[in-house]
Amino acid sequence: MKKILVLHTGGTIAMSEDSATGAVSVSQINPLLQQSLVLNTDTRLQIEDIFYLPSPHITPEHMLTLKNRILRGIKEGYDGVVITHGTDTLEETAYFLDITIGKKIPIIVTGAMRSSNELGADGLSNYQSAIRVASCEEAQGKGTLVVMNDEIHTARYVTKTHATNVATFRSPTFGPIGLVTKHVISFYQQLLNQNNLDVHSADGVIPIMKAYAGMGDSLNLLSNQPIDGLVLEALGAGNLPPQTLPALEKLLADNIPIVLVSRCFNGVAEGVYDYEGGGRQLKQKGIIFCDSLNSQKARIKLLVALNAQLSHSELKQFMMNQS
Ligand SMILES: NC(=O)C[C@H](N)C(=O)O
Repeated sequence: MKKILVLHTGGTIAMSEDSATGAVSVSQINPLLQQSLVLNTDTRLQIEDIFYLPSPHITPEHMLTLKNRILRGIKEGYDGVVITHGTDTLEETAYFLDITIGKKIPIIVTGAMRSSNELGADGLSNYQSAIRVASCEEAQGKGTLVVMNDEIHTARYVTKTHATNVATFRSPTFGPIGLVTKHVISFYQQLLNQNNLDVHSADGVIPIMKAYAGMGDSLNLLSNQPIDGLVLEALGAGNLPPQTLPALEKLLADNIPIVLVSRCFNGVAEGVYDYEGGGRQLKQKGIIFCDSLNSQKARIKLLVALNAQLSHSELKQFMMNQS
């Protein structure tokens, strides 16, 4: 028999729609607690309503609370964990759990794009699929996965790509690693090894700045507030307008880690171009290229690295490693 720890955190999956106004909001009681699932009788669920929040209200503090509950759950002997979560920041929570807990236990994160009483509500079926994946042998050793719309994605690569469509979660460049069908759970890709790093805090000011044509010296705005790190969503293969350089050089001189990803939906950033602001020169200046993460996940990774008190060279190594 599989013992699964279910942690509900809120989000649309736990909300309902007011049929008169169309407004979607949290209901008195989490609707997932009132609906019945079709499950293998060999699965026992321990269900906890750990938060009841829309996911834009989720912070790294909440992620830390989830992580600590899961680590306790491992000691309590659970075989897997299912987390229901709002979809807006689901990928950040999933990635945080992936890099802090690693592959100790399957952690399956799911949500819904339509609230519980809307036509075509997807919550219950996503929830059921997540429990099936958490209970299956093949999910062991794969870390945190996101199960939505019959697909299985890694926490590392998955991202929300559509504001409202139920097929919103995608893994650009790499694709899903598995499928949930009526009778089976199938995995089709082998995963990279990854480094994980447990932390006991998740503090720090780490803004994300997106590059755009004509951004000029707008990074100077950062000089008004002390920051602990910076994530840049650079252009193309990892380039920036030259007017951004003085602000970046000042931050580097102050030993503030600057991590760069591409703002492109597919592909990875690398130091190729040797012109002012080109990726090759940015890399030579000490900007850390973070391979194949999007900016919101690079930010979570940098937050974890800073809270683990890594030295500058360890931090660089950790950020550049494919985990
Ligand atoms: N579909 C959703 O769950 C979106 C909602 N705004 C949330 O993230 O809580």
